[in-house]
Amino acid sequence: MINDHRYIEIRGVAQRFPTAKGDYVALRDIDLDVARGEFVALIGHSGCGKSTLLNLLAGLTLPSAGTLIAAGREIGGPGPDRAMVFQNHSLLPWLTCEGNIMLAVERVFGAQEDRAQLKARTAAALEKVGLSHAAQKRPGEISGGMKQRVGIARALAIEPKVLLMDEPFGALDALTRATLQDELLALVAQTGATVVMVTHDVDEAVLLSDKIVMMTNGPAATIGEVLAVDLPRPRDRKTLADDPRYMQARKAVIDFLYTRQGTPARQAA
Ligand SMILES: Nc1ncnc2c1ncn2[C@@H]1O[C@H](COP(=O)(O)OP(=O)(O)OP(=O)(O)O)[C@@H](O)[C@H]1O
Repeated sequence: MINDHRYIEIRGVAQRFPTAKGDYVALRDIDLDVARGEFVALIGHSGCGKSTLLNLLAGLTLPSAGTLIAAGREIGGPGPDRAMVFQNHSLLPWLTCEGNIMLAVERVFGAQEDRAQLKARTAAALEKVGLSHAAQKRPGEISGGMKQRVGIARALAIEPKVLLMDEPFGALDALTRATLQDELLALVAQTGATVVMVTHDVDEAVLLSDKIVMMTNGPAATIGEVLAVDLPRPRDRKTLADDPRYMQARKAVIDFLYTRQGTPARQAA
């Protein structure tokens, strides 16, 4: 049965990787619930295991211990109920924007829909991210921001229950990044998607999230604290900049990251 309050349920998850020097414990004792329609940011210092946790949710890897459940089913591998957006867009360079999205759409809906329906889904996804005009262009012919938009369109086109994003805007300049954050806010409001997003950016986490999951430093990283971001939606970055609740949330994350966790380098010293 699907529980909306525990749409994603992570229980007692640990992840170890075999290395030449023995097992490396990347994650331990991860317990987390994500409600349906919730936007969760994972934040923490480099190497603390954010991508490792996202890969577990994507089903790209399986945990060494514990269980992960999404929409009532244990995650045992990748599936169309969960779509991933990567930092480096991961588009196929020889296909057009339309072709890249169509490939994913065909894989998920190809068995039950005809070509016209698949094309209509692809066109709708491109339109959602404002890229109808670039449908016939190849990734090498468009900007970094546009490539990330295509990646987001491709993920949304398969109508996933859960959208997983691994630093989707990390490689973009500040202005493009802000534009894409605003677009993502609007898309998430429109689709009611459940999102788990890895980010290094405190402002991005506060602007977008309902909940910020702050991770301790590795090795054997775990969840240090979960901050509920109590800001009304729709959110507008200009108004929020002066909102004391925004400042407070921002300060809480910065305190966690830089005072309580320090930097990994400083801890090691
Ligand atoms: N396949 C693997 N084999 C061995 N160690 C691994 C493997 N994958 C990840 N690790 C280690 O696990 C730890 C967590 O890695 P992960 O990529 O999840 O961190 P992260 O928080 O996403 O880092 P960043 O913010 O720099 O992207 C790191 O120390 C990394 O070296």
